[in-house]
Amino acid sequence: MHPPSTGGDATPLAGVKHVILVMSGKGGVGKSTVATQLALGIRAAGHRVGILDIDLCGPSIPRMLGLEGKDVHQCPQGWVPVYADQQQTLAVMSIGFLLTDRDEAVVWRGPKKTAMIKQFVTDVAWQDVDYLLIDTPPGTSDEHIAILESLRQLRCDGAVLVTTPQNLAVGDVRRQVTFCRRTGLKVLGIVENMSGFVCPNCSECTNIFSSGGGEQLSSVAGVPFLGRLPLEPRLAAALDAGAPLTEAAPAAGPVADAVSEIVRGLLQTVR
Ligand SMILES: Nc1ncnc2c1ncn2[C@@H]1O[C@H](COP(=O)(O)OP(=O)(O)OP(=O)(O)O)[C@@H](O)[C@H]1O
Ligand code: SF4
Repeated sequence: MHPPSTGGDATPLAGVKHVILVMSGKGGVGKSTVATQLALGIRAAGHRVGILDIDLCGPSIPRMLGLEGKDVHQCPQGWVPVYADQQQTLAVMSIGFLLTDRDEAVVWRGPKKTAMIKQFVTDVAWQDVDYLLIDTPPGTSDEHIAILESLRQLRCDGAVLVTTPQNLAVGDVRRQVTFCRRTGLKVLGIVENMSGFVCPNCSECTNIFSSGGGEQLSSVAGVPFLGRLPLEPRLAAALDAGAPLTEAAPAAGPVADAVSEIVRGLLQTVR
């Protein structure tokens, strides 16, 4: 790993207006995909966006945005995030930029993870970020406690919870809602991912799992339902390959429609 920062001398998150956590009850439901799509959708709505990837054991944001192998630099205020575009409207910070060995963070114990996350909150020199999305690991772990403790004195608008339509995943989100209530974290809404499959030939969207679980949970739990993101094989291929932003953020089609609806609802809540 790169040498630790000497510590930023600015107020933590000074350049950030809004902070949104992206959480999921279990792994593999597409939390990082949703975080990426939310970031690209909010950017398309004309805002400057940051993504802080605190999934220390499985950082996937650099790969999804084609930024693998990029380096972060130091400035007097701390770490300079990596920009995904020339206009510098999408800034990214991830453990993936700091580790020389990708497996290193996997063996870290709780206190080392906590220290790293605190450093991420205090030492990144975000510049004019309207919305900072924090991609968290699945479940409720050391990383969640650490980020909430670090943000307590600062500001956090709340959390977006990601689920898939099956009952099992929805049950995990129910536990996430309880976690948010206990820790005083506002639930901004639920996103149901992989909700229907977009046919690569005709773009028809067909439900393959039972559907509506996320919506039912949101009404039972009294939290907003932000929308559904379909399973789109071209999106998976683009994100897995680290394709250019134009492919990671389709301009039209079922994914584009879903993302703009979800973002519209989210930005009405957080402004
Ligand atoms: N809506 C979608 N359309 C197509 N592929 C998707 C979609 N959502 C997720 N995927 C694919 O599923 C896989 C897992 O997604 P992702 O890494 O976002 O999940 P995660 O919940 O963040 O995982 P982890 O638990 O490892 O943090 C990836 O290969 C991703 O491309
Ligand atoms: S029309 Fe139906 S079967 Fe034909 S390509 Fe589209 S989804 Fe597949």
